[in-house]
Amino acid sequence: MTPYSKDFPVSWHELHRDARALSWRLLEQGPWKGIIAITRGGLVPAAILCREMDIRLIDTICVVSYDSSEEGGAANVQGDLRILKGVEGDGEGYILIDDLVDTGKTAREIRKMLPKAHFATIYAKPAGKPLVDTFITEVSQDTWIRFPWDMEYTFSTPLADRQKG
Ligand SMILES: O=P(O)(O)OC[C@H]1O[C@H](OP(=O)(O)OP(=O)(O)O)[C@H](O)[C@@H]1O
Ligand SMILES: O=c1[nH]c(=O)c2nc[nH]c2[nH]1
Ligand SMILES: [Mg+2]
Repeated sequence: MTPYSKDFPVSWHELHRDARALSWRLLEQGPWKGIIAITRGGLVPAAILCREMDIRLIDTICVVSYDSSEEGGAANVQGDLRILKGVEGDGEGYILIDDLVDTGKTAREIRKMLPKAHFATIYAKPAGKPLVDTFITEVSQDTWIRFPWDMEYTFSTPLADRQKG
């Protein structure tokens, strides 16, 4: 059973608008030394932020959600995350960007690694919201956000026909 009963599709246009709104909010709180994107979801927001905020120093923290049933994979595991590439230092003066916080699992582990970074996301759900310093849009915990890079144009069944099924 999935805990998600609602869909929240986001177009490229909406994502661009929301990422620009986040840039405005973050500009007011600068100056910043650079941006650290949490892969992979943080990469597109990071590209928009660095353009709007005239930031040239972009780094990545590369993570994969860790399945503890995976064989032989104990190296570089922090909580539920496998760290493929970290970042030196405590994050002071840096924006740490991800596309969203949901349960807060990813944010919690990365905040331990970079406790002084300013954690920003475009979208936040209630469980993850307390871990974020700046975000733009809140959606309910039972909503699944659909990002434009995960979607393609396809035929949409008319609502009346869906009811027949
Ligand atoms: O708050 P949480 O419950 O941890 O969920 C949020 C994380 O989940 C998604 O990443 P995902 O692990 O799906 O990987 P991806 O960014 O590589 O697509 C999203 O980009 C966040 O990083
Ligand atoms: O595309 C996504 N949408 C979501 O709502 C979500 N929550 C965790 N990970 C997610 N990925
Ligand atoms: Mg992610």
